[in-house]
Amino acid sequence: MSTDNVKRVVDFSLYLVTGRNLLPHGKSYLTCIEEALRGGVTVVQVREKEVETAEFLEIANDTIALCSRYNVPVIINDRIDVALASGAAGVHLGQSDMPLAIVRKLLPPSAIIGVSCTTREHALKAVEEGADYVGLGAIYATRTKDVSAPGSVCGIAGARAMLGALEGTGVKAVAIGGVNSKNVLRTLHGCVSSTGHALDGVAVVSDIMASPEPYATASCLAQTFCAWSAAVSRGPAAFLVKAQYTREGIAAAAATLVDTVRRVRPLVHQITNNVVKTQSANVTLALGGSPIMAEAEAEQADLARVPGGLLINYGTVDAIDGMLAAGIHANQNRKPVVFDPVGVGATSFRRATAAKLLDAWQPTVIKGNAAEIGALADSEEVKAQGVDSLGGFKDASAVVRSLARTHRCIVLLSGPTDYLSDGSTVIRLSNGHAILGQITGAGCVLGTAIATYCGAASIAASEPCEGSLVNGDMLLAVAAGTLALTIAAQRAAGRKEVRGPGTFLPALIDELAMLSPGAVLGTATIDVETE
Ligand SMILES: Cc1ncc(COP(=O)(O)OP(=O)(O)O)c(N)n1
Ligand SMILES: Cc1nc(C(=O)O)sc1CCOP(=O)(O)O
Repeated sequence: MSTDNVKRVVDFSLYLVTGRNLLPHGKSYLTCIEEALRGGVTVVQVREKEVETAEFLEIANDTIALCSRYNVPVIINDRIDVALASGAAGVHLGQSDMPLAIVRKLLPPSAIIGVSCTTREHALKAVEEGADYVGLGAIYATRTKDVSAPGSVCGIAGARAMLGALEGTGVKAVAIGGVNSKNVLRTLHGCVSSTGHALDGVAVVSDIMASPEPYATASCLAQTFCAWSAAVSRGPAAFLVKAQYTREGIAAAAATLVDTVRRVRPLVHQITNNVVKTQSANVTLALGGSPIMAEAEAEQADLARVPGGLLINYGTVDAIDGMLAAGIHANQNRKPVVFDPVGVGATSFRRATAAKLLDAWQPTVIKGNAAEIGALADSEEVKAQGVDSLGGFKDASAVVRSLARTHRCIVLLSGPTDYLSDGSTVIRLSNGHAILGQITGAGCVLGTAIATYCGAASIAASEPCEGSLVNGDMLLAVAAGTLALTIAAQRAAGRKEVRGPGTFLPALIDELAMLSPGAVLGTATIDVETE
């Protein structure tokens, strides 16, 4: 181990933890590591669980000799003696390994010491004890290590909480456990604290060690990290397209999107409740999209490859496996995901299901009524009655802004005035008609309209951004979808043949089909609040 007093600055962006048992047949350990180094691995941890000390030391020495040619530091898992004897850059400690304070005394001042953390308390303790970096995990289920004990998987939400505790401390953080080239962008995007503190890297074992092409896998992970960092460096709310929103600009964009939807005809994949399926498909068609209501888990990968939008409305809370798979595949294909957590505050089962879905995939938009948004925001202010809300928020703008920051997505609070935010700007839309409250599924078809517009906006986006989970300005798309539905509702309610909710519904479908950019421009009631 280097006896310098100066600690080297480590790039944690792509952290390879070794696992020789995972190597594909015919691939040698050092060949795999070298290919991974050429692909962009920036730190290597030697993790050996089943070897005697002499063999561990030999593997460590070989790994260090190879990595030094790429100027990449090597960390030793658990074993302080092996770290000292091999001259490795540092050690990685688990919660039940030797206490950090003692390890610090045993190792030279230049040693890099990392600690595994699963809870916020672990993270705070690691900071207090002077860790250089932490491994946050397990983020997802993994076959590489037994994480079946309760509390071993922290999930995206747990990692976010830990990152909040690390902000301003200088302690670096990597996410570990089930992270791979398919979910890395979603992981990086999701693991950002509500104040904007993000991961410094990702740690992977099987994705690289078991790959027949470690170079290609490491390159993909490294490039995704780079693209994401570039997107993040554009601002604290990097999940959004930073723009100065004005009333006129929003109305003009919404008007343009009316025609865009009809031109690009997005596939609007909906996993929605039984009460509103036909209605939702008709709304999609009337707007100019192409609906598909498909909920079997086995078909989600194929459907996600078709550009468009995905709506997950868990109204009757079935088809959960389909919902899990649909969102994961949509994220992998960078398709917008609109989540409508119907009645989330009504039962603990609904709350747990929402948490499970939100850990598995990243929503682009969360939409809900006051009770649903309140339940997700852990607010007691608005009570639920089944799937309906009783009352509203004193400061609705603050609620949507804060929830958007927590979940790194657009949040829409629907009601007589609709509030939507990307965590920074809040847009208030005041179109619509009271009769919407007399038909079933008015909120559900609003989700459909939003998924249709988000799908179209992502297809039509002129400036693809590789580091972002979705292309296009989703705040504008949500505003446009909301305006399309509420303005059509206003026009339908004003028709002379409409005498009540029964005659309103077909008139609404007609008005959606006839909606013109001019009607949106002339009718939209928009207010914008910037911070
Ligand atoms: C970067 C990183 N994070 C977490 C771990 C897990 O370490 P530990 O808790 O000591 O468990 P084992 O790896 O020893 O099974 C890690 N190794 N690296
Ligand atoms: C070594 C390790 N530590 C974990 C933790 O949660 O602390 S999960 C894990 C294994 C990660 O392997 P893979 O990238 O193959 O999922």
